Amino acid sequence: MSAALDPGEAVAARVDALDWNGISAGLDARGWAVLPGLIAPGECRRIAALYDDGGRFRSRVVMARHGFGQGEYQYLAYPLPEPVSALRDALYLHLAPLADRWNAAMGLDIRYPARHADFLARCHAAGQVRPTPLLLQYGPGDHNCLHQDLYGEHVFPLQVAVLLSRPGEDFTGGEFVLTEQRPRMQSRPFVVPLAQGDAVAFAVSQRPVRGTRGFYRTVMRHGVSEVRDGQRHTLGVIFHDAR
Ligand SMILES: O=C(O)CCC(=O)C(=O)O
Ligand SMILES: [Fe+2]
Repeated sequence: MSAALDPGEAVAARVDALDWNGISAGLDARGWAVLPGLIAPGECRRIAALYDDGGRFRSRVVMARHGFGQGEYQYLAYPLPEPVSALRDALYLHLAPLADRWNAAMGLDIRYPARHADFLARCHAAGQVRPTPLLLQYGPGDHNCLHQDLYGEHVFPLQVAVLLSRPGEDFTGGEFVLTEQRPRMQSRPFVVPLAQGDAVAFAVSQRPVRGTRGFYRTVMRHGVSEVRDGQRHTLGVIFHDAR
């Protein structure tokens, strides 16, 4: 067995110490923001090593079989590893007010409870009971096609991905990318600069953009460009559960 994972409190403290005003401003401006140094290097290695611990997961997806790209991922099973569970709860606490604000700006009625457990109860009551946090593993030639992580009627509009490997050392290529489709305009691409342990928070499927006459909605998708060499691991944190 690998070394013990960090306790949840340590992870939650790192989340709480982030500059949430700056992160919210970034999310409002472009639909994504980097959360720098969210996970320490040793913890990144320990979380990535969970990939080979089959007992932690509820299912494995080989992306090429579904036309999702090339590479694979596994959905964690409940109970989630402590740092992942703590990360999900702590991130949600800071993102829920933003999610409410975004929904109000987009003219959507749905609002989010302050605590993640209460939002999960809403998902579970609607039959969305399967956990969505996942670990992804990419080797040379692997990539993740542009997509949206929607798993049922209940959607939390933001999600987070943590880069567990070292760009330039563990792997090359493999950039986290986003596209934003604006009404009657061409799509805008983003490449998100991430170091090991950095996370990116981003819009799951749509976000409000301030126009000259109030807000309009744009459609966002995310993916990963081809990994040229080495191995790349990420942890995906999605706040709604799946049907
Ligand atoms: O591997 C990545 O960086 C992207 C992972 C992803 O698609 C997700 O976390 O939803
Ligand atoms: Fe995704």
